[in-house]
Amino acid sequence: MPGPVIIITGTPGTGKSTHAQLVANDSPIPLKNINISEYVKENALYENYDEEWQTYTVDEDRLLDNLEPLVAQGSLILDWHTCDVFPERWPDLVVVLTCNHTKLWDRLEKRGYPLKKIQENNEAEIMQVVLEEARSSYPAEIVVELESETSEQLESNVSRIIAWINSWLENHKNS
Ligand SMILES: Nc1ncnc2c1ncn2[C@@H]1O[C@H](COP(=O)(O)OP(=O)(O)O)[C@@H](O)[C@H]1O
Repeated sequence: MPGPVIIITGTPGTGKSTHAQLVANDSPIPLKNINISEYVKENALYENYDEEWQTYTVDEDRLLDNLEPLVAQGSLILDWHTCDVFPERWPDLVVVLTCNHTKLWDRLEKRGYPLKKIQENNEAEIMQVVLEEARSSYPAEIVVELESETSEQLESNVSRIIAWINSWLENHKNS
């Protein structure tokens, strides 16, 4: 039986990749962990590279076509800073990570982002852009907001997601 499809989303720097890796490591079943930014680069699923913003313009149609067979197989984590491009039928759980914007600023500065990119992400986090996106794209019962500011929160978030996976498997064991 295929396992669930989990989207982990949030503004860049909120901790998606860190969470996704730990969830994949601790999961009771093997989960394929796809960092969409890396996947886009590796498979050249972009239209161009924007020098000014230091970001790829993703070819969303090709991205979705590429992901569709993987999603059909299930047992998947999709890690990306946006989520509303993914069809409503895809995820079983959408985790939105959030972080205090001052802390986020420090994380993005350490990452060497250009100032305007830090500012843009900082404002997006304050305005809860990704959270709103998730809430308007998926049923409320599958969207969960988790704060990701401390290592204790990281640990408890991962435990919660693992508990959710166990419960999902229990509920789907005959399907
Ligand atoms: N809950 C947390 N507590 C402490 N540090 C964190 C937490 N979540 C992420 N970090 C740190 O913040 C940085 C960005 O995390 P990362 O997982 O790369 O974010 P994203 O994938 O969302 O861009 C990393 O240095 C990571 O170790």
